[in-house]
Amino acid sequence: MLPSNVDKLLNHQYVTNDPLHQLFDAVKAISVQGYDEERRVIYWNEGSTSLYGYSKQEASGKKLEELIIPEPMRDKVIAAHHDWITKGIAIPAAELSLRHKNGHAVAVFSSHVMFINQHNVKQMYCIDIDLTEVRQAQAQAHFKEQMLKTIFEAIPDLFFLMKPDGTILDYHASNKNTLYLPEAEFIGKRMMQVLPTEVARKFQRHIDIAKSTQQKSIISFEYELAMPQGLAHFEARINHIEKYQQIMVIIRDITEQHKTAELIKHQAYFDSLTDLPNRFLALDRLSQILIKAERNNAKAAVLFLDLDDFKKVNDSLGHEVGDAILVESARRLQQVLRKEDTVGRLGGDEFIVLLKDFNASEHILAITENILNVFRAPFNINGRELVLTLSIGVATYPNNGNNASDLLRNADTAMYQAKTLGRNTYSFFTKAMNTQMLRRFKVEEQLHGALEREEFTLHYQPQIEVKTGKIIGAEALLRWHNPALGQVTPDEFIPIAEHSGLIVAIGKYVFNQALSFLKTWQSHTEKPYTMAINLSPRQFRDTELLNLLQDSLNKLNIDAQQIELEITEGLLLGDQTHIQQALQTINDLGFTLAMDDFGTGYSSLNYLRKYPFKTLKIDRSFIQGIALNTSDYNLVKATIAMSHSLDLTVIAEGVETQQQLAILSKLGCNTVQGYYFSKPILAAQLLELSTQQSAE
Ligand SMILES: Nc1nc2c(ncn2[C@@H]2O[C@H](COP(=O)(O)O[C@H]3[C@@H](O)[C@H](n4cnc5c(=O)[nH]c(N)nc54)O[C@@H]3COP(=O)(O)O)[C@@H](O)[C@H]2O)c(=O)[nH]1
Repeated sequence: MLPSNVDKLLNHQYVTNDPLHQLFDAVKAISVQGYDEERRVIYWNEGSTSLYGYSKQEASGKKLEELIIPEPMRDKVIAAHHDWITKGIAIPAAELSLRHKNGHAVAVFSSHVMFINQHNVKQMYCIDIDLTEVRQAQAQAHFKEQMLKTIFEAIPDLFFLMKPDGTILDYHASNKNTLYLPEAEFIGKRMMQVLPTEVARKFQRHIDIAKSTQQKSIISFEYELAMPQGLAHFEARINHIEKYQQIMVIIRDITEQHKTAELIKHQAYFDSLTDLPNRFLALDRLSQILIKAERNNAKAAVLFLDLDDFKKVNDSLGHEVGDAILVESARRLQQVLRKEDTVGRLGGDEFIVLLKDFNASEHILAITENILNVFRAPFNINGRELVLTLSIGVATYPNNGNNASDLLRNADTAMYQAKTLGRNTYSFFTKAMNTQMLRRFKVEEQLHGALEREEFTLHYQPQIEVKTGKIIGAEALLRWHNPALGQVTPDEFIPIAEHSGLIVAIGKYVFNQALSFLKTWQSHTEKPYTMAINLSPRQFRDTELLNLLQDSLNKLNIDAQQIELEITEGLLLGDQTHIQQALQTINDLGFTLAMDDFGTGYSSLNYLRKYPFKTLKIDRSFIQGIALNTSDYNLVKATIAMSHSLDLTVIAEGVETQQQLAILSKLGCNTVQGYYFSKPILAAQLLELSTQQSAE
């Protein structure tokens, strides 16, 4: 049942707009409310119920301000309505925040009309459109705008909005310094007007592709621009915003990535120490040169360069000095060559030079001579003057090979030949060298596993005391018989074993064998014989060497003084600390240190003074000459006198004649060894020989 006053109001004499009400009743999405002069509800359609929550019955007769006007607005609304009724001042349409039955705010766009009915009574109609969704959409749009703004500010990329013809409409740049031009100069302009022609063309080409492509994929490309801070590299990504016929271009500064990529590429192709092309690039260039040479019927040459004694310098003076020498060598090589020639570093102390378009071998000769010449000047490293020469091997196209690897191998072979010719020289590849190189490969191949196959034996050469003519010791000398190669001399296989590192294991074998024979020899004869053993420089790089020496002593109970360790001067070059320490430890353990081959190297008295040597061994090349020429005689005489003044025992090797022995005896030489007494012999033979001698 409706309350009687409501019923009365709904049938009120004011309600005369029936046709209009029928229309409003049909419109459910819009709220239409009618009010009398006292602002009491006289009409309330379904749209009002759904917008404000009051049913028609609940609303009818209630005052506008009691229903949907929030408290703070009430007086204003009442006053405005009053003004309209009394003074005819219309209430303008406005966006308002009104109130739902539940109390929550309702956003509406409210329009108002005033009717005067046939009874001359004023009726106000309010037509309210729900703005909730509009507000939500606005809030959403605002949020998205803020989000985009934040993203644009956070991303260093540039965003350009363009027309398909390349006219720049808008942009976003978090850092305006990244812009090629100030904003005023490009907005509204076409790219052709603001960018360098080449770059603008590139843009337009890719925009056209983006427009024409069926797929929605992003088109990207790279370009570069001269910026005030230098050449910059960019990546542009183009996206076609089809619906709006616009193009979005996102530009990223990739200068740093570009630099990194360039650096990585450089590191892959260039040597990090000297900045020369590395092996990979140099061989690639050689292949290119050969392709062209074949096409043009031209010649080419490969020069294989290796610094003489670099390993010694590196090991003795340290890697910093070695590096400085390599850098300076690279500089000198570049300085002496033409721009069109390539110089590269193959690794270690090996360099390569590629020559093209030359007419005659004289041209190569001139270049090799220039290279050797430029190395004559001493290297000044950390205030120290060092003379370093090099050996050069030459192989030419087409005579010595028609591909990069053959030419490189043959130039390497020729370089080895230059080394054997005495270093600091060059050598052109010949077929005979090839044979030598093949032999070297074969020897190295067979050396691997020779120990395990028990192909080595030790021979011992007796050492004789000059004063008594009696055997006082022996030198252990290695012999190698290989089934494929036959007898191979130590002069041939020791350097190869050194080079390949196999000498470490072989040296251990020699040491163990020699010591165990010495033990047998001493116990059979009950004589304090000594044993001389050769130690090569590579063995000193083996951290196990000192342990090996110590363990052998402990195991065999031999007096260390009876073991003479022979080293050559090369080991001492440069006063390397770890060599110094090793020699000192060897001395502290009680071993006798002997300087071998004295006279053939630097013959430095300083080394004799500085290191704990007890014996000096004069090289056999001088002994051969003592009876023949005064210079050898004088040298041997001076060496013996000097050694004695330093308290060193002198041993002369390679004594082959009675005359040589007599001279050495006269000069006061302490010990001799040589074919005059005995060739190196097997252990059993030495045992027999010494037993015989003791019996005499
Ligand atoms: N690191 C090691 N080096 C070794 C070892 N065994 C040998 N070698 C070194 O090889 C080089 C050549 O040695 P080899 O062919 O054995 O020659 C030695 C003697 O046979 C030879 N000799 C001795 N007396 C005479 C002679 O009267 N005439 C003559 N023409 N030759 C003679 O001299 C070599 C002695 O060499 P060394 O005293 O060491 O200088 C040689 O350099 C050996 O050191 C090894 O186990 N480890």
